[in-house]
Amino acid sequence: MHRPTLPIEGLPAWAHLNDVSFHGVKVVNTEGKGYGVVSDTDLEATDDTSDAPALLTVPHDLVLNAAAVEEYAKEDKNFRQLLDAIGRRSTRADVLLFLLVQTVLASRSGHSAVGVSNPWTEYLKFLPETVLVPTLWTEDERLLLRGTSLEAAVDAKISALDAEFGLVQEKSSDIISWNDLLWAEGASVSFTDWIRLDALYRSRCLELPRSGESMVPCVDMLNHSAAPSAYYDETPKDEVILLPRPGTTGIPKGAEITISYGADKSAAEMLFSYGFIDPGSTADSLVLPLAPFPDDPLAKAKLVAFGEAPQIHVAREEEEAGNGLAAVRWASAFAHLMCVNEEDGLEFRVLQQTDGARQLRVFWQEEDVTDQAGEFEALVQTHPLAAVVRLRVVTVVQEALRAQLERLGSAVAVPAAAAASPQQRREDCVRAAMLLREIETKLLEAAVETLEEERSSLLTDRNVVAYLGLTEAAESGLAGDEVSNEPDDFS
Ligand SMILES: C[S@@+](CC[C@H](N)C(=O)[O-])C[C@H]1O[C@@H](n2cnc3c(N)ncnc32)[C@H](O)[C@@H]1O
Repeated sequence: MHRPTLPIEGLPAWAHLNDVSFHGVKVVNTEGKGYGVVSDTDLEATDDTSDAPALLTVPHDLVLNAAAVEEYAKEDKNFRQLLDAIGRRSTRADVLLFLLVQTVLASRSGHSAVGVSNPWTEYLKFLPETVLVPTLWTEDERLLLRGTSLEAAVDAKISALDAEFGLVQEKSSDIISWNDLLWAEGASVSFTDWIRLDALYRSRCLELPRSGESMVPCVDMLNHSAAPSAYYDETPKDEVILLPRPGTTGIPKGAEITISYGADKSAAEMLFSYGFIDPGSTADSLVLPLAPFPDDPLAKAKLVAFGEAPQIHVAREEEEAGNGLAAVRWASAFAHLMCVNEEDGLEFRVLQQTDGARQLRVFWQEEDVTDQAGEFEALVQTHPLAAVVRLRVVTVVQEALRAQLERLGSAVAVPAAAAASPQQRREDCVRAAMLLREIETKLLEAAVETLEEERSSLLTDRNVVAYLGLTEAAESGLAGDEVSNEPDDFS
């Protein structure tokens, strides 16, 4: 689908028409970051921003979120039909549907029997054509993510977008007027268009203190910085305003005004959502998927009872002032459930309820812990073999992180050697992927080391030594005189 664009020089006229006011700031093209907001005059330093004039004020009726889409549906009965058929699953899904319709309307101005134009129809024309988030990277560029925490996440996202697009296509095709507009008249909307809209939403939505997850025109022109000079807020009238940060030491004319997209986002999250990594302001953390043991007969029941995607979280703590040491923490609630079995006191029972429905219940040491399936780390604490279970968990997590490191290490050369046409990889994608690889390699190495320290310490624990001794004796008894020196298989 061709999305018409307008030069950014036209934005002040659109803003004037829609009661958006700029106060000493303007939107311009910035070096390497697309559009950005710069000061149009010397802005004075201020400690108290409560009486400072807002740099930007956006009326509430321009804020785009689930409530706004619902309002729009009241004015447009055709859109309401579409929203009834597909919408109301999440704010994101509703806004994406709205954006799809508005984009199609913008590309077919005046030729459609359905859809009502509104300020967003025109505003969308000011937005950049693409964002460098990995869902929009070429397959060749995505090879650069192999071994990073984004490898599985991006694949999963593309599959989810595919399913979502299929649903939109199927449900809207049943409505003749929408079938004509979206698919039949030149069959213009493609899967890539849907990925683009998702990327546009992800990279431009923000969390408003009162209105929640929303898109806000013009405020979405602000770039991110580790040392932001401004922040957004909502007034009692629900207008969205941009204010200088308290303590900002004046903003000279021409300087870029920035906000923070969130200080606790990891490099992978920044790349995934915004298409760039600012090493100065990313949390040193990552999240990896964790697969249950393939030969565990309880694996399926454990997954169902856990109820979430099993993961390992790794994060470097803030450096303690002065000592130069930043410890690495890890956590995996599923690994603790994964590492207990029937002989430890875990049991699954399928209970029939009074209405005939069957329900899976989890028992630990004869106690029903169905609601605590994610809390086995704590539940196991009082078990006589707590240290043994912990050793299994530490071993499992360490193995998973080692395997990831190996993939990360061996994959570095793969894309460069295997690429048929490396020159087609965009420089920004290569730079971001390499930075992510470097950040995640360092973090994984530190985590493996931390786990090794805990493992060594657990191997000297009295209960662990006794347990391993018994296991070894049992094994050597079964295997005749052979003595095993490999007490490390705790799976
Ligand atoms: C909310 S929009 C900001 C306006 C955007 N620059 C534009 O052209 O419309 C977010 C996008 O801006 C870009 N961006 C923001 N901050 C950046 C930064 N510090 N470095 C590089 N790109 C940045 C990224 O492409 C991001 O997805």
